[in-house]
Amino acid sequence: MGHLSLSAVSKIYDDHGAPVTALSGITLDIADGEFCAILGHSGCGKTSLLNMVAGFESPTSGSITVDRQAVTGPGWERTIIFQDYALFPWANIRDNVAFGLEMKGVPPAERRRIVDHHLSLVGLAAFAERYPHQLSGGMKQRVAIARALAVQPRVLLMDEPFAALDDQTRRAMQGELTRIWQQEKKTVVLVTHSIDEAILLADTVVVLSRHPGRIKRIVPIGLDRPRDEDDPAYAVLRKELRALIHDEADPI
Ligand SMILES: Nc1ncnc2c1ncn2[C@@H]1O[C@H](COP(=O)(O)OP(=O)(O)OP(=O)(O)O)[C@@H](O)[C@H]1O
Repeated sequence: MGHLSLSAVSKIYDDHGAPVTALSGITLDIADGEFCAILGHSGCGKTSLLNMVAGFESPTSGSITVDRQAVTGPGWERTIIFQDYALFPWANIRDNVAFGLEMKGVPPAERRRIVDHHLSLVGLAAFAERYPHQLSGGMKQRVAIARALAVQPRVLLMDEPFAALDDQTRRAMQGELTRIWQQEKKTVVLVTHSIDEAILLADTVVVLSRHPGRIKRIVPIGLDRPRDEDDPAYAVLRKELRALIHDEADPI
């Protein structure tokens, strides 16, 4: 299960007494097992949206539910992966992945089994005893994915997870994420400003406008995976998304 629903969600920040409307009237249904990308320029409210789904922030108005249960704060059924990995530098890879399970009170033998499964899933079984500083950026992000999945969330949230990686590693990680998602079939919400990343990964791309952030268009991708950038249908989608995003660029 992992049906995520946002109903008329708005977020207004107080910037030293002046209201800043980051998001307005976001209504969105993401089905169980769907991979949804939220695409938009910097400042359109992508992170605000993800933080509200994660339960780090509350909507100013509207509601968010997972499987009809209201989101009122952080919870294990929703885990988040950040651009900067957010690994614990003092803990080895095994203990990083085990962290949530330990917090949940999962007994040690079961914990070990789950951690081993997830380290294999992300291709890091041989690195369990290493520490984060001994790993490359791509490997650190694999650890973060394993840690987020180990607690068996219903919804996996990703905030520009590959933005800090070089081009080649980013491409490899996008392929890895597709493979892992096809195996685990979680509901995923991925925030990105990359049109290609959205087309390569998602079932559905939600394009946000800005000032304030509103849903401009929901674009179903509908291409077989793994996706081929040379496919003419890919080029059509890229053109459509480019036009939608271009409209939102700040005038220079
Ligand atoms: N805590 C806050 N207080 C005041 N304004 C905020 C706060 N957080 C975000 N904002 C404003 O809300 C708007 C949306 O910000 P948000 O970070 O959600 O956008 P974003 O699309 O994720 O941007 P980026 O891609 O640059 O991370 C921006 O105008 C931002 O300045």
